[in-house]
Amino acid sequence: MNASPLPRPVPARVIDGKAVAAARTQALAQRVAGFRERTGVVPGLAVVLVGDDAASAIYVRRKARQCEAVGMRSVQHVLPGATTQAELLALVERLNRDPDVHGILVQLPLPRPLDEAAILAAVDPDKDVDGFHTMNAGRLALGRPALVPCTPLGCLLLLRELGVALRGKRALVVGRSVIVGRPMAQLLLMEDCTVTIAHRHSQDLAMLCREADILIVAVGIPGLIRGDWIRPGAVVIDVGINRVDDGAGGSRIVGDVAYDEAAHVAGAITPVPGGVGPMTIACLLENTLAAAAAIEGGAAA
Ligand SMILES: NC(=O)C1=CN([C@@H]2O[C@H](COP(=O)(O)OP(=O)(O)OC[C@H]3O[C@@H](n4cnc5c(N)ncnc54)[C@H](OP(=O)(O)O)[C@@H]3O)[C@@H](O)[C@H]2O)C=CC1
Ligand SMILES: Nc1nc(=O)c2c([nH]1)NC[C@@H]1CN(c3ccc(C(=O)N[C@@H](CCC(=O)O)C(=O)O)cc3)C=[N+]21
Repeated sequence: MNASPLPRPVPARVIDGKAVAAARTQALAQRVAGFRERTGVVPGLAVVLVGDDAASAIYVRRKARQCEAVGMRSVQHVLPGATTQAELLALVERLNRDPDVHGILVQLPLPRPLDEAAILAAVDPDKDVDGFHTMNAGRLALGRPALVPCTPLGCLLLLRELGVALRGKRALVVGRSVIVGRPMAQLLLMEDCTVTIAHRHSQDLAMLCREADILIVAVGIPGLIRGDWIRPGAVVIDVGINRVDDGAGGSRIVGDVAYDEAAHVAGAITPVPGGVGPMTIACLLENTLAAAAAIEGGAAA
């Protein structure tokens, strides 16, 4: 017998989000310099952090540092965990009126009992660099996007970077949050993908995954998506950020996809860390320049 050999699994292309983000950030610094020269305006981002969550504090500092590195101004407002709704609203309204502030980001989740939806609704839609305001979510849903949420935008830019044609492809978005899943689905629809959205109640998630040419996972469960759920050659974008025990008394960050399994089946895959996360921050900075340009009436390019 002379059985033909099974095709050897080809290792997936690893999508280096960190490198793509770094290149975009470098290009952005040039654009910011040009904008400052033309308008005399320094784009300003205000980041609001309520409470003392250590991970959020590190992340907010990272944003501020990168903001300054590209020549924009960044102001941080760190409020105590016991801040009231009225106090937080008053700060947002002050930032809405502040001509030096072009972008406002209220770090989520907010501690209880603060009303997240009411706070997000209070942000001036023109300064809403997270793209979470109803006005911006609505514009995106109508296919006329203005400020687009940073994480899904970062995922789309990574797909574009790969150079794969999106038109007509079957895309599955696992997760339907306002921050990631829903806007991600809207963006893929605008790219002419055939979009499916899965969530907690979806039946036979494995089968849905196996049909997807493009698989975007934003759930928050480490290793939820197994290697044999992935369509051979599919593009896998792992948004999940989960801190897990590293078995040596410490911890490490992993995504929602069982990476080692998936990397033998997928055509391309984002690592965690170093995939979507850095793109989120790069897009936040780009949104801030875009907001400043729209407010000041100058071109962002
Ligand atoms: N890399 C980055 O830049 C960012 C990473 N993240 C990370 O992405 C992940 C998701 O974040 P976020 O969208 O804010 O999370 P949310 O908790 O807001 O949403 C999670 C979604 O996953 C769905 N879900 C939960 N369990 C299952 C399941 N077993 N099967 C299918 N779907 C399920 C939920 O469904 P239902 O709606 O039915 O409850 C929900 O829609 C987290 O790990 C987060 O840390 C988030 C933002 C940015
Ligand atoms: N208003 C608001 N807007 C947000 O965009 C927002 C938010 N609130 N709350 C929290 C989530 C989470 N999020 C991340 C952004 C970057 C990384 C990131 O840079 N990750 C790196 C480092 C990971 C690590 O080592 O900690 C990486 O994946 O390589 C992660 C997570 C934005 N969020």
